[in-house]
Amino acid sequence: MGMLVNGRWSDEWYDTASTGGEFERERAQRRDWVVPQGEVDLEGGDSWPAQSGRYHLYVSLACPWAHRVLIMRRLKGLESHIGVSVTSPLMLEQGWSYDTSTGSSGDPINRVEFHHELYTLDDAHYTGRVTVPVLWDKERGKIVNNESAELMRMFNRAFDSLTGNRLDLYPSALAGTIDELNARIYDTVNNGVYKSGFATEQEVYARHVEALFETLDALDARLESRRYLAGEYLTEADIRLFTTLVRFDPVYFGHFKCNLRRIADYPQLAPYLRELYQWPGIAQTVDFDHIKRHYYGSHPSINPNRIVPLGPLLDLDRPHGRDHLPGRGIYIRGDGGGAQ
Ligand SMILES: N[C@@H](CCC(=O)N[C@@H](CS)C(=O)NCC(=O)O)C(=O)O
Repeated sequence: MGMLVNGRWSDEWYDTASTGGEFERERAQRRDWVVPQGEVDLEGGDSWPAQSGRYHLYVSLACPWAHRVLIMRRLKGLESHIGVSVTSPLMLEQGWSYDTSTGSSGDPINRVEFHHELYTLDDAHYTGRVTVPVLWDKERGKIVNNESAELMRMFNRAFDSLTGNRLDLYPSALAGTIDELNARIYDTVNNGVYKSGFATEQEVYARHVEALFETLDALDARLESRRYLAGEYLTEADIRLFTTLVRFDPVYFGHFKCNLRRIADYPQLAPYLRELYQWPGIAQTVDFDHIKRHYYGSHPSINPNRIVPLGPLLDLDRPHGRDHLPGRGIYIRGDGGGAQ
């Protein structure tokens, strides 16, 4: 685990000593957009046309941020238009790697051994963290964007005229609600588990765990009368919560000490998690082997012996029993009806 400094790899962990024991996530640095063909801004040079086969996604199957983009790629029918390279689950001294002997798919596009090489291909003097996911432009040999929240939005719309897929996980009528949900869930849940698990001061850890469970309790209450977070439609807010919930009991509860309650103990969150897991296409994006080997194997400061626990036993295929709540599937752009 490390970062690039002026294009050179430096093996260093997050410096929590300088931040009072806090883990602080760096802002993603590559923020160009892929847009529908006719909407390219020729002046700005920071938007690129949606084209089949032009872009390639670099992910870890363990990473919740990359996972949410993979789910969008699946739901939006983009698998034959955007290829994927999967890292090894182990993030060691050189960071993410494409070591096929430990579970990576390898990288057929740039043939890099380490993920940081993509960043120096993009900019030989790159300084910053080297993260997944990355969307790569094969035509220009450049990173388009390495912020999963934005990649989700691009995939939701930019390629629709190529795929004919009109599913809309960010319908404009629900945008305000979704943005509000995302803001709280990002801070206290998605990033909250990391802020808890990587804290190096007791008080910092306790503060983040309390905020995390306050939000989980509130979401559980919200889901008692609502099928999905924003109501009757499944939206990106659900996908963003899902990738943390599905890792919670097997990883965050123990490894990150987020252990006031398990997701399995929540009357609403537990069946809600099962419903999302059983959503057509979603279970196929979940890889518990990569998830567990990554976390337990890549953070020697919290699990020095790298032992991967065998449990807990999960039963995400059990019926979810949420059909009594009104649900309309995913919104279809243009005619306002449910899809699945
Ligand atoms: N803002 C980024 C964060 C991505 C991120 O932090 N990914 C983690 C893996 S779960 C990573 O690659 N970390 C490496 C590091 O921080 O050095 C996004 O959401 O796309």
